[in-house]
Amino acid sequence: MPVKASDRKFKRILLKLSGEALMGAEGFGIDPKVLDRMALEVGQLVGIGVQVGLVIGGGNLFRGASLQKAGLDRVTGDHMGMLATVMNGLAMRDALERCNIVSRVMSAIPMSGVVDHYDRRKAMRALQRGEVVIFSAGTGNPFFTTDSAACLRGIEVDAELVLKATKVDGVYSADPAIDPTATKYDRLSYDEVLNKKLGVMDLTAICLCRDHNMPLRVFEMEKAGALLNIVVGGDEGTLIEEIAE
Ligand SMILES: Nc1ncnc2c1ncn2[C@@H]1O[C@H](COP(=O)(O)OP(=O)(O)O)[C@@H](O)[C@H]1O
Ligand SMILES: O=c1ccn([C@@H]2O[C@H](COP(=O)(O)OP(=O)(O)O)[C@@H](O)[C@H]2O)c(=O)[nH]1
Repeated sequence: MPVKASDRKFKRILLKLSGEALMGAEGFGIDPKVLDRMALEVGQLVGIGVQVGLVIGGGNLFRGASLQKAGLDRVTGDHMGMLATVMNGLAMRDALERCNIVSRVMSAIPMSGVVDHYDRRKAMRALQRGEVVIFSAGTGNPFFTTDSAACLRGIEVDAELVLKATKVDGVYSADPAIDPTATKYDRLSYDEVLNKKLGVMDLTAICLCRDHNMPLRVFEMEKAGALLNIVVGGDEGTLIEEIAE
């Protein structure tokens, strides 16, 4: 049965897409097939009236920490990483527009003539109109990640849920890419993630969500239909939220 607007459990979400996932089977760059599939999935949400904010990583192009290992200055590397997220944002806007989904890119770093400068009130009004808002350039500051940017923007624009779409299907007791015996959690408190140092998301992002009581769901980006299932209340991946003692 087709999903209807009345099935919707969330009105406004912030979706974080990892940059690495955008490169698909390639070792670098952007795979247009992945972009198109994500655009279609986002379009399904828009179709049932969900307001969608997007944060896209830059790991498919540049990461400050890796550039530092290669000999670059860390802050310069982080600036390059943030610019990479703007490029991914432009590519995603293009894919959304090809699906007739109205969208705009905002950047935490002013880039006149290319994208809008981030303005919370303008972003909120665009979301209310049903436009997909792509928040790029992370937080605008070095030493942060786009996971933190996603949580920050999610809290700022009053999203009801932050969704992290990633390569794994949830949060595990250890990195499942390294430890095949790791077991998956369905639900975790912020403090459990912090105390057990579960590495799926950086701890700054988790702290921010904990301090502002923002629920977070980690799910598998490649699983078709997972995103739509989540916004109608489905139980995909792992939910991180406040759990009463
Ligand atoms: N406890 C854990 N549970 C799940 N994934 C974990 C855990 N610890 C580390 N990871 C790793 O975190 C990665 C997900 O983070 P993500 O930000 O999407 O990737 P990246 O940092 O490469 O952009 C997964 O690929 C997984 O291997
Ligand atoms: O607020 C931010 C967000 C990102 N970055 C830089 O941009 C890179 C790409 O972002 P991220 O690693 O979070 O991308 P993802 O892992 O999601 O692809 C990071 O490595 C950092 O170098 C930054 O300096 N500040």
